[in-house]
Amino acid sequence: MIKAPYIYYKEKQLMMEEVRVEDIIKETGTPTYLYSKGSLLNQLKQLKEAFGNTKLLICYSMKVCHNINIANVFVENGCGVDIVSGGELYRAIKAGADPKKIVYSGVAKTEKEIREAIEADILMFNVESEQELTRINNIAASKNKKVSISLRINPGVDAKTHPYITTGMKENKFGIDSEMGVNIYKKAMQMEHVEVIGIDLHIGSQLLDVAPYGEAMKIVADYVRQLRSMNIPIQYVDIGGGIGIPYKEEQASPDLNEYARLITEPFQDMPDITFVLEPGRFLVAQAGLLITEVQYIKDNSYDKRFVIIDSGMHHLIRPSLYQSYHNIIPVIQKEKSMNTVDVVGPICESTDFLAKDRQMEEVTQGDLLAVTDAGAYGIVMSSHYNSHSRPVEVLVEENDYKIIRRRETYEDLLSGEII
Ligand SMILES: Cc1ncc(COP(=O)(O)O)c(C=O)c1O
Ligand SMILES: N[C@@H](CCCC[NH3+])C(=O)O
Repeated sequence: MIKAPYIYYKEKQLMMEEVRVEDIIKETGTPTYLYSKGSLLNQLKQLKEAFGNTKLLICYSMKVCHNINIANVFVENGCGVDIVSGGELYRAIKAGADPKKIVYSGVAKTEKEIREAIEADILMFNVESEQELTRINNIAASKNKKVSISLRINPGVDAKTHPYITTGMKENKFGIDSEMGVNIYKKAMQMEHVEVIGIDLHIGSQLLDVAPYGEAMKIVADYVRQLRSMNIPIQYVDIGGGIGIPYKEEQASPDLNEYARLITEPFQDMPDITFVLEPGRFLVAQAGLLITEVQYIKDNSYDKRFVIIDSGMHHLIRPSLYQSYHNIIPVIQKEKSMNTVDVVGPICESTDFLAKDRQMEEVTQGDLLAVTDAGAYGIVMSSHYNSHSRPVEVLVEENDYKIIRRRETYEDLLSGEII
C-alpha cells in the first residue's frame, strides 16, 4: 500500500501527481529523485492548520533536501528556513528566503559562518554553547551590530526514536544543559552585542508518538517563566523539527492536532509568544521517490536472491546507517509472484543495500523500481563514493515536471580537483 499522497497507480503505471513516472525516466534516465510539489504543499497545509491562529513561523529545515527549488516551494508559501551552515545560508538566500525568517542552528558554527549570517541579518542564532555565544558577541562587536539569539536548551527528554537520531538527551552533543542554561542566559544579558529573544530545543527526529513534546514543552514553559521573572525577554520558542512519517505499513501518521496542543497549551498564560517550528522530514519525505533500474538478478546457493540496482547507499544511506525501512515498488505493475530478495547497489561495501530479506513482486533485468518516502535525507546525504554520479532531481507539479538537478558528468566528478 502506498501511504504517500500524490503517488498512486493508474492502469498499472506508477504516477506522481498526473505524470507517469516512466515518462519522466524516459527523459532523465536512472537513478533519479522525483518530488511532488502537491505533496510538499499538502504537508505544509496540514501543519499550518493544526496550529490554527497560533503565532507561528515555520522554518523549513533545508538540511533534509537542500535543492533550492524545493526550499523555494516553502519560501514562496510564507516559510522561513532553518539552516545549519554557511552553505545552507547561501542556498536559503538563493532560494529567495527572507533573511528575517532564517534561524541558524548547529554546534560548530565557525567565525566565517557567523560573520556571514550577521551580514545577512538573519532572525536569530540558536546558540549551542557558551563559547559560541562569546564568539557571536565578539564578531557582532567588530561590526558594531546587535545580534538576536536564542539558547538551545537540552530538556533531557527521551524522544524514543532511533538512538542515532535522538538529540535532547543529556549525553547528546547538542544544546546547552538546562541546569547551566540560566547562567548562560544571564551572561548573554550582560553582553553588549547580543539581544536575547528566544529559547530553542530539538529533541530528536522521526517522532511518531508526539508525547515526548508534551513532556519537553512543560519543562520549557516553566523555564521560560523563570527566565521572564528574571527580566530575560523570551519572545520566541523554537521547538525544532522532529515530526515523523510512517515509513512502514503498520506505522500511523503522527497526530498533528495533538502535537500542536502539546506545544501551545503549556504557554497559555504567555499569549505574546511566537512559536517557531523547524520541520524537515514531515514536509518532504513522502513527496520523494528514488527511481532506479534493475541491472542484474543474482541467486546464490544459500537460497539468497539479490536484485542489483543502479543506486544504493551512495544515494540513499538511511537503510545502511539506521537500518531504516523504505518501501520499494515497481514503476510498472506486472502482478507477478512474490519473492524474498535483498535489493543491493553497486558500492563495494556489504552495507550497500536498500532492502534486506524483502518480500517483493518478482522483477527482471531492466525493470524500474521506486524507493518510496525518499524525499528527506536522501540526495543530501549522497556521495560520490566509488565515483558514481549523483541522481538527477525532478520536481513534479500537476501534469508537468521540471529537472531541478541535471545528471552529473564525469567532469563533474573531478570538479575542484587540481589537475
Ligand atoms: C536543529 C534541527 N532542526 C530541525 C531538524 C529537522 O528535523 P526533522 O527532519 O526531524 O523534522 C533537525 C534534524 O533533526 C535539527 O537538528
Ligand atoms: N538523517 C537522519 C535524521 C537525522 C536528523 C538530523 N538532525 C535520517 O535520515 O533519518
